[in-house]
Amino acid sequence: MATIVQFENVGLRYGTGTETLIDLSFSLQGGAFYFVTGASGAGKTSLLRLLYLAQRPSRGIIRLFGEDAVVLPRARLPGFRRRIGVVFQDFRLVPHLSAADNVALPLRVAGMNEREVKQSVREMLAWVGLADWAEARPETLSGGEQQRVAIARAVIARPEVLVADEPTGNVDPEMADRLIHLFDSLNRLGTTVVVATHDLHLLSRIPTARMMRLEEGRLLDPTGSLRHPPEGEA
Ligand SMILES: Nc1ncnc2c1ncn2[C@@H]1O[C@H](COP(=O)(O)OP(=O)(O)OP(=O)(O)O)[C@@H](O)[C@H]1O
Repeated sequence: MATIVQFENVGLRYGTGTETLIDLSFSLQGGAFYFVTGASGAGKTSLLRLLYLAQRPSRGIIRLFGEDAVVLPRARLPGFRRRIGVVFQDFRLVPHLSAADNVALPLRVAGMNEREVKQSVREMLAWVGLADWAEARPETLSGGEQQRVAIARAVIARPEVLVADEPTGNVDPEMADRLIHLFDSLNRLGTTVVVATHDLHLLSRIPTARMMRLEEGRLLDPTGSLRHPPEGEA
């Protein structure tokens, strides 16, 4: 597996307060599945925001897909962001667009022709089990359905990495299992998946996942495996 993300002594401070993230050094291997865990306030969301380039660190080095992401010129950010799909706890669908039009957004932004957009959206909605809900507005869908639309939107442009922040926080346990199954299927197709969660039950659903445990802004990595991937995987 290739290293696709590398953090070296990364720190993040909001305003003039103390550091929220402290000395993060780790690498993520392409094709692996990671869980980010830790108590509320430990810094999970902040870490993910650095990963999907919504936030720049206060110090340290972040390399993404082999390039220095901290000094990346603004003009190149959209190109990088397209390689990373993001899913949020609160779905963040566009309320006045149908499920199909929400899922189509990344392809339309990328300028794909309408015939291909429609075909891809149809396949994607079928994959998440919502083939019959293409024309539904988000407000008419349950939380689990909205999250499946959001997942379809996040992955329709085939990102290399999928980042999900508490994706099961607003759905019932049965739906949480279904969602994690979708992430697992994507991962098996080669997408690197990073899921932040409080839900310890989810962790057992992906036995091969690697754990990134945050405690008060520091990453616990007692075996060093996040810094130095197991032999043969570097
Ligand atoms: N934009 C911000 N400005 C100032 N402080 C912030 C900001 N975002 C987060 N923080 C602070 O940083 C710390 C870590 O927050 P973060 O949301 O990253 O943790 P978390 O582990 O995701 O928590 P939760 O599980 O409750 O979502 C908290 O003390 C929070 O108040």
